[in-house]
Amino acid sequence: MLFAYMFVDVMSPLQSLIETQRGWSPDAFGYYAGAEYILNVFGFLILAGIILDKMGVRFTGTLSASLMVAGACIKLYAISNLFQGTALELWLSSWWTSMPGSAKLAAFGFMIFGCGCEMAGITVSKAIAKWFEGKEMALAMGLEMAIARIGVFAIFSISPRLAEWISPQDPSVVPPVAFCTALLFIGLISFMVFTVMDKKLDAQLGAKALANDETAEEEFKLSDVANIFGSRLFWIIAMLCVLYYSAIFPFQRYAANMLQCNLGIDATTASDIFRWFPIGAAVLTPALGYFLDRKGKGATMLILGALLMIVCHLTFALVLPKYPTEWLAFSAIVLLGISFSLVPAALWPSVPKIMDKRFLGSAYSLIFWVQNIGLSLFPILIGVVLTASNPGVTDPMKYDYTNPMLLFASLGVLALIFGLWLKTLDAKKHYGLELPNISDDKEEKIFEEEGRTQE
Ligand SMILES: NCCCC[C@H](N)C(=O)NCC(=O)O
Repeated sequence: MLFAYMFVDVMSPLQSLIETQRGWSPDAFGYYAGAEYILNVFGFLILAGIILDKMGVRFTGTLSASLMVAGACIKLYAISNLFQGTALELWLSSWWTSMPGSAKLAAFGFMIFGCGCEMAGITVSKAIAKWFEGKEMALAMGLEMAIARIGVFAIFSISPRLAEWISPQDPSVVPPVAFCTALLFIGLISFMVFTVMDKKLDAQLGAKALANDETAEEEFKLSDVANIFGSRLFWIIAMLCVLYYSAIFPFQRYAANMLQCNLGIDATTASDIFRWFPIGAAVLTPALGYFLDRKGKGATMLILGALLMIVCHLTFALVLPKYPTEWLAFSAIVLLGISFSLVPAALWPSVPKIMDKRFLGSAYSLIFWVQNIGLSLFPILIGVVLTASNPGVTDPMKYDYTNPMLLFASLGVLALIFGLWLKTLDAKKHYGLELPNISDDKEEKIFEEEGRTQE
């Protein structure tokens, strides 16, 4: 997941460079960014859930990592000089001319990659559930997300520097994308090593018992989909998820350019400010997972996270253009990082509390599916709003980001409403969203199992 998240954002700090180098307008960049989720939205993610439940973690993980490598190679070719001037490039550039041929092929590669990435996401969640069953699952999920966030931090630091690495006078998007493609290949090999370990775990647990468990509890059935879609709680969680994440991941794509435009700084300085967003989340998410395991307050964390996000996006929309200082941008970025720890740390471990255990695998895959609809549409919408709000602006350093940022803030307001609704329902119906995952006697048991005594 570390390398996957690095690949997702490798181009984010290079928006102005790809615009100058390959002629991608903001909406072409938006279409390219949204492409990651298109095939998932058109049903691949549901299929991925079926494949995962039928074929298991090892097969699905290897397949998803291979898809990521294949998609990355296509994207690398699309943005490289090798592709320029080929018959395919000329043909792709000849229709829908506002989207250059390189952007179309890169978007296609990103679609394949996106299938692998989301499939890997549900596979990793299932693998964590398997490896940490009855233990500190929220902490384990928090650590997994923290590692992914470190990837985003790393790529925002490395990408602009790699772009200038070969030729500082003539930077190029190719070295950073090539670097991340190589990392994905290493990721595939790492997953193959994990499959050997996972086989050993199965042998220890008794493969037969495990297989029976999986079939009994997690097999994807069409009737489960109907049950999940009929659940009001599923929709509240899914809406909160799609609204919140649509104001985070698409924002991440435009953040560096937004900071450049507001502060008049170069891409490297903008990335150096923005990279504290994922690193803040990386530090705090496992800590909050630990807190949630022991103290609870999941619904409150969701509300607080949405509130912080609204404050930050409003700051970027209304305050930063008037007071363009790096410390203000930095403070808002750090605050957004705190928000991005609160919501994921509380959201994903809350799902098992409100969904029947039998539906859990399908529930995660369907929440990802709803989320992917937002993640595919919002980068496009933001690109369109940005272009429409800046008629005649051709310099990628001169965009006015007020309207896109207000749109992100309004998503936060809607997410907050769903968070409040969830907390109210929880107070009435006692789903246990505010309760800890590990009760005192469970905790004692873990300590006993580990051969320690609790004071
Ligand atoms: N491709 C990056 C987006 C990942 C979306 C994924 N479905 C997800 O929600 N992951 C959990 C997280 O908090 O990153």
